Amino acid sequence: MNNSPITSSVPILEVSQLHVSYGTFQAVKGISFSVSSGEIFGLLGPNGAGKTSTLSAIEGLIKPQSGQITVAGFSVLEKPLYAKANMGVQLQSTSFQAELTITEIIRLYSGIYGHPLTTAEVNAKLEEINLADHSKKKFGELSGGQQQRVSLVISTIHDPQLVLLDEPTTGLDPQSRRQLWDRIDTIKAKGHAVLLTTHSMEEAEAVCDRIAIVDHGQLIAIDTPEALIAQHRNDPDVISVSRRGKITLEDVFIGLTGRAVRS
Ligand SMILES: Nc1ncnc2c1ncn2[C@@H]1O[C@H](COP(=O)(O)OP(=O)(O)OP(=O)(O)O)[C@@H](O)[C@H]1O
Repeated sequence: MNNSPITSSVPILEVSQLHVSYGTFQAVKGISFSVSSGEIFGLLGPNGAGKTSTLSAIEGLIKPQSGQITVAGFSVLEKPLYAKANMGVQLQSTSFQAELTITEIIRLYSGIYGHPLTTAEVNAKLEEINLADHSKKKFGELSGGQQQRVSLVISTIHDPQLVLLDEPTTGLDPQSRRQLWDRIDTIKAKGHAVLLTTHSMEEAEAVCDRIAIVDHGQLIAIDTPEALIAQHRNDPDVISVSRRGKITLEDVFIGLTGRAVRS
């Protein structure tokens, strides 16, 4: 799925020397990377590495201590409305009103995003995510995976150039996960960019064109999954954690970040 070439190298997202602190605790310590048009970029890291903090700074939810972030050329700090108009964020299911039907929710958010949808367009969106039969169900009555599908469709209503997905497939069954990967590929095919976080190395290998591994708030590796495996396949730390003789991305990840479970 990640074999197609990156068609263009126009940077949609640029993060430069990002520092995020909570009080005196430094969660992100000078992270820099860019994501290009038509690229699916994965941010990987152990629990507490600083992935969500990085995403939150890009989304403008937290103010970085220092650093620059631009989305489609607009500074998130100086032109937040322009930057936000060019990004789609998959909201957590708890962000939605459980008592509204999914039709009402999609209609509501399409208005909020400034792209009001007609009834036919809302129905088409529900068809797309195989929930047309549930159009009158309340959001709170959907399963976790169904709620996640609604959330993704809402995040892309305004056809943003950058889509941010924080662990988008957690809790999804294999069918729903494949469907979400297909939807991510569709976003890529339009020349848009996707930044996602995941703890699934299988997902990173299957979906991402490039990945960055973050640990203790710092970026410790960045490349294509294939190149990372090739670069580290002979590292003793990587070989020592490999389980079946074949070096995987997970072996490289654990080799680079260590076996210790994070607090
Ligand atoms: N609001 C906050 N106040 C204080 N510390 C915070 C806050 N949010 C995050 N942190 C801390 O910052 C660090 C980075 O957290 P962050 O949520 O960015 O990690 P993550 O890589 O997304 O982890 P996970 O994989 O567990 O979701 C952690 O040590 C966390 O405890």
